[in-house]
Amino acid sequence: MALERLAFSAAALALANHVYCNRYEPKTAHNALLALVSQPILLVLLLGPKTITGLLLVNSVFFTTLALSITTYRLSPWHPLAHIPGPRAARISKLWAVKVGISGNRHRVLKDLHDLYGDCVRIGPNEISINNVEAVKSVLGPGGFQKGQFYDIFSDAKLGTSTLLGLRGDAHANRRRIWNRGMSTDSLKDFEVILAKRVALLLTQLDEFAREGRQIDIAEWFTYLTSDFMGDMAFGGGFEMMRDGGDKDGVYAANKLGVKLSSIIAQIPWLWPTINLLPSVQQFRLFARQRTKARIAAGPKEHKDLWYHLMDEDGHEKVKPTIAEVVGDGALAIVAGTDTSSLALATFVWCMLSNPDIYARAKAEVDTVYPDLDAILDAGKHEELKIVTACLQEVLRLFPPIPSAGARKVSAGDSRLIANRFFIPEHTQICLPAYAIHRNPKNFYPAPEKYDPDRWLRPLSDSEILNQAAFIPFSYGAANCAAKNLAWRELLITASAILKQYDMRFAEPEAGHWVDTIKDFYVTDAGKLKVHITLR
Ligand code: HEM
Repeated sequence: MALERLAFSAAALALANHVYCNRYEPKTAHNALLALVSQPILLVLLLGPKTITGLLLVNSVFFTTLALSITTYRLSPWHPLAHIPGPRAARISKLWAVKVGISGNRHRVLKDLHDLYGDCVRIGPNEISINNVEAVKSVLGPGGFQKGQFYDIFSDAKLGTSTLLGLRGDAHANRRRIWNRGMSTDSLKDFEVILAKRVALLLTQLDEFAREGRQIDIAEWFTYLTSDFMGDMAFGGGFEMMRDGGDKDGVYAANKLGVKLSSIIAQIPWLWPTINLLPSVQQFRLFARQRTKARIAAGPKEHKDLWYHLMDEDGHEKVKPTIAEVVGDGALAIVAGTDTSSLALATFVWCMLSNPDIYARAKAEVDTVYPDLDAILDAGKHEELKIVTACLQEVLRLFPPIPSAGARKVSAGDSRLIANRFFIPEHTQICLPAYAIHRNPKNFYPAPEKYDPDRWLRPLSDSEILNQAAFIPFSYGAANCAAKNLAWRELLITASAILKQYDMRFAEPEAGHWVDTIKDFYVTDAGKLKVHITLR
C-alpha cells in the first residue's frame, strides 16, 4: 500500500513538473537537473518506505511519467504547433536539433525538410522554420520579432553585459547606433587603409609560395587574413597569423571551438551557463581582455579602427560605452568577421576553379579595371567590377556563411498571422534559413542550385526569377550585419587581388567536392582547399 501511494505521488509530482516547466522554461541546466534529481529522493524521505526498492520505484515512475507526459503533449493535437508538419523526433525534443547541430548539416537538413514538407516546418517542440520570402520582412523587418534564446549565449557573464548580437529592443538600437557610425563611409576609408596593409601582406606570402611552386590550403590563408584584419580593427592588433604562418597561440582555434560549441548548445540555451565554465571557452575571452589592456595602453591609432568608434573616442554619445561593452563587441567583431569573410573568399576561389569560363571572364574584367596591380587595393573602382561582384553574389547566395542563424521569438500575447499564411502562436521560435531561401525556385529560377553569376547580370526573361528580397546573406532589418559594407569591400579587394596576381588550379581531385565539407556551426566551417598557385 505504501509503495502504491509512493508510485502515485511520484506520477503526480512528474505531471506537476511538466506543467511548471511548460510555463517557466528552465534557465540553467544544473539547477533544473538538481531539482529533478532531488525531488524523487525528497519524496521517499517524506512518504517512505526509505528503502532501495522505494527509491528505485519512485525514480522510475517519476521519470517515465515525465517523459511520457512531455512526449504525449508535444505530439498531441492540443499542442499550439500541431498544425505544422515536421519530423516526429523534432516535435518531441530539442535533442533532435542538437544531433543535427553536431553533424554540421543543419542548413542541408532544413532545406531537405522544406523540400519535403513545404514552406513551414516544425523543427522543435516550440520551433518552426519558414522558407518564404514574405516572412523575411514580417519576422526580421520593422514590427517583427526580437531575437530568441539562441542569442543569449553570445555574452560573457563575467563582463555583466551582452554583445550587440545578444541585445534586444532599445538596448540593441542604442548600441547599434554606435556600430553604424563606426561603419559610415568616412570610417570605411580608414578601415580600407588597415585592410590594404593586410591584403598586401597576404600577397607577399602568396607570391613566395607561387615562386616556390608550392601547393597551399587557400581556405586557411584566407582565415589568417581575416583574423589578422579583425584583430587590427577590434583591438589594434593581436593576431599575426599571416606572419607566423599559423595560429601560434591557439587563440583562433579556441575561438572556433567556442563558436562551434555555442552553435550546438544554443539549441538548448539552459545548458550554456554550465558549458560556459569550460577552459577553452574562457581562453578566447582572456585574449580579448588582454588585448583590451594593450589597446588602451597603445592610445589612439593613426587610422581610426573599430575600437575607436565602439569606445566613442570622438565623444558623440551622452553616455560613453563601458570598457566591458567594448571588449564584448570587439570579441564579437572577431567572431562575426573572421570565418564569414574567409569562407566566402575560399568558396569564391572554389567556384572560380570549378567554372573555368567564368574564372577567365572575372580575370579579364579585373585586368581591364585595374591594369596596374598597385591600384588594386583602392576600392574606388568597385562599381566597375560587375562580373566579380556577380560572382561573389552567387557565392553568397549558394553558400551563405551564416546559413541558418538563430531563431526569433514570438513573445507572450503576440500570436499572429505571418506573410498572410502562417498562424504563429506565442512562445514560438522562428528560424529563417538563408541557405534554403536562397535555393528556393520561387526566389531564384531557373536552376536555383546552379552557380550562375550571369543571373545577376543578364536582363531577365518572363520565366526567370531573381528575387532581391530573398537574397539575405547579411540577414535583414535592424539587426542585419553591422559590417555589410566593410565585408563587401574586403571581399572585392581580396578577390580582385587574387584574380589579378595568380593562376590557380585544384591541387587534389577531392577539391572538386570541397563545398560538401562546408559545415553549419552558426558561422560556417570547412575542410582544407588545396590549390596550386603560380604568378600570372
Ligand atoms: C561575408 C561576410 C559576412 C557575412 C556573410 C555576414 C553575415 C551576417 C549575418 C547573416 C548576420 C546576422 C546574424 C544573425 O542574426 O544571427 C550578421 C551580423 C553581424 N555581423 Fe556580419 N557578416 C559578414 C562579415 C562581418 C564582418 C567583417 C563584421 C565585422 C565587424 C561583421 C559584424 C557583424 C555584427 C557585429 C553582427 C551583429 C549585428 C546585430 O546584431 O545588430 N560581419 N552578419
